[in-house]
This record gives sequence, C-alpha cells and structure tokens, in this order.
Amino acid sequence: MRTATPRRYLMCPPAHFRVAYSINPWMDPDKPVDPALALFQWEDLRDRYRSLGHTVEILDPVAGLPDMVFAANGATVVDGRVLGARFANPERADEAPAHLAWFRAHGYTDVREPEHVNEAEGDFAVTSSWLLAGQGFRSSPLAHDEAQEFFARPVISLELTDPRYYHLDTALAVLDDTADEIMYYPGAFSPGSRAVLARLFPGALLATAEDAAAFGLNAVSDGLNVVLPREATGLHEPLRERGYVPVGVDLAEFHKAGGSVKCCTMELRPAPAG
Ligand SMILES: CN(C)C(=N)NCCC[C@H](N)C(=O)O
Repeated sequence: MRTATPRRYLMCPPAHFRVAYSINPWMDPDKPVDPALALFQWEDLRDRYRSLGHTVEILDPVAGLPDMVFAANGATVVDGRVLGARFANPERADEAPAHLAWFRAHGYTDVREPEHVNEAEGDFAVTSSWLLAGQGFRSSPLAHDEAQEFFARPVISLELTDPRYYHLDTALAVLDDTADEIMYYPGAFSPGSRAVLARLFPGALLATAEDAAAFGLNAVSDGLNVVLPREATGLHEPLRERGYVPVGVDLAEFHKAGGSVKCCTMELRPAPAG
C-alpha cells in the first residue's frame, strides 16, 4: 500500500522566463515562449502540489535570469543541509547566489557554497540508500565527491551520454524515497552506468524512448502521487501497476527550454526529527 508524505517545495515564478539562448538541444531562441501560458501552466503545477497537501515556498524571480524558473537547479537540500549550485554555463551563473540568499534568509544555517560545478537536483537524486549523481554534460564528477562529503550519504556516479538528457533528472526519477524505487530511461546512460542501475534497482520501471522524449522522467513523486508531464502517457499503466497514481500536468511551454515538472520543483528535505 503506497502512502503520500507531505513535502515542502521551492518554486520560482516564470516572470522572466523565455528562451533567450541555447544551452541544451531543446532550446531554440527562434521558437518563442507564450509568457501568459507559461504562467498559467506554472500556477497549475503549484496549485496541484497544494491540493495534494504539500507546501510550496516561493523564490523571487530575478530579471535577466530566464531559466531561474527551473528552481531545482539552484541547490540541493538533504537533511536540512544546503549544498548550493555552481552552474556550468555563464548564462545561469547568477542564479546560484540568489538561491543561497533565500536559504540564508529563511533560517538555514548549514549552507555550503560549492567548489565544483553542480547543477543541484538537475544532477542529484535522493533515494533512501544513496545520492544518485549525474555527470557528462553539466555537473563535475568532483562535485560528486563534494556532495558525498557534505551530506554524508554514499554517492553513486552515473554517466549521461545523450545530449537531450543532459541532466540526471531528465532520465531518472525517484518514485519512493523510503524504498529505493526509481524509474529511468536506460538509453540515456553509458553501458557501465546502465549496469550499475540494473544491479542497484532490479525492479525499476524502465521508460521507453517516447516517454523519455516527453519528459516523463522529469517527474515528482510524494510516495503515492507521481506528477509528470501529461504527454508521457506510456508511464501511466506501469505506474498504476506499482500502486502509484499518475498526475498529468501540462508544462509544454517549459519543454521549449528543456525542462518540465521536476525542473520547476526543488524539494526542501528536512533535518531528521530528534
Ligand atoms: C531538473 N532540472 C532543473 C532540469 N533538468 N533543468 C532544466 C534546465 C533547463 C535550462 N534551460 C538549462 O539548460 O539549464
């Protein structure tokens, strides 16, 4: 029997969102974003979380940072400890201090400014046993060591090889963070990393190329409800068979920048009780 646990998320409104440059294969500055539609879709996602019983905190958007809506890239929070981001591309560099300022202003005391390039939850995924960490396009393998040391959680490094899946969270999602249950698209990983995933997660849900291309792995689970882009319909049945409830949302405007549900959602994981 699956149960949802209430979560705390940090989201950043798309006030300045647009495709102003191209730093991944999905981005084409000649394909404009509809700002009103983007806001509508983002608000629908925020309201969906609230109606599922979750708390959504808001990070103020900064003019001139069009990708800041992808809040999951700004920091990783595990056990109430905050590892800031260091972006690979200069276009996004100024998002990192804006995130750190939010955490400092909101009572977080264990905040680390990273030494190495890491794009936060874009490349870090938290399961009950491990911190899964992507590299190949954005985050540095040195950041994996830094995260292991900071969070005192064993890190499993995974190599991404397909430029369309440039962040780990475009190719892998945690479904149950108390039981090491994940779903992923094997085609996004190197042969060695695929073998590691098969060894650690023999019961994982394997996504098809179609569901991966629809950003189906860019999903957010509370242990029961799995919020994912509405186009990723092929995942619905396998999710239901495992006892999850798929919740489809329309984030098509954000797909133009190479992001979807998870990218817009940073999880604020609390310190363990006691
Ligand atoms: C999980 N997250 C946050 C993501 N996968 N992020 C999407 C980032 C999109 C942005 N245009 C970029 O290329 O950095």
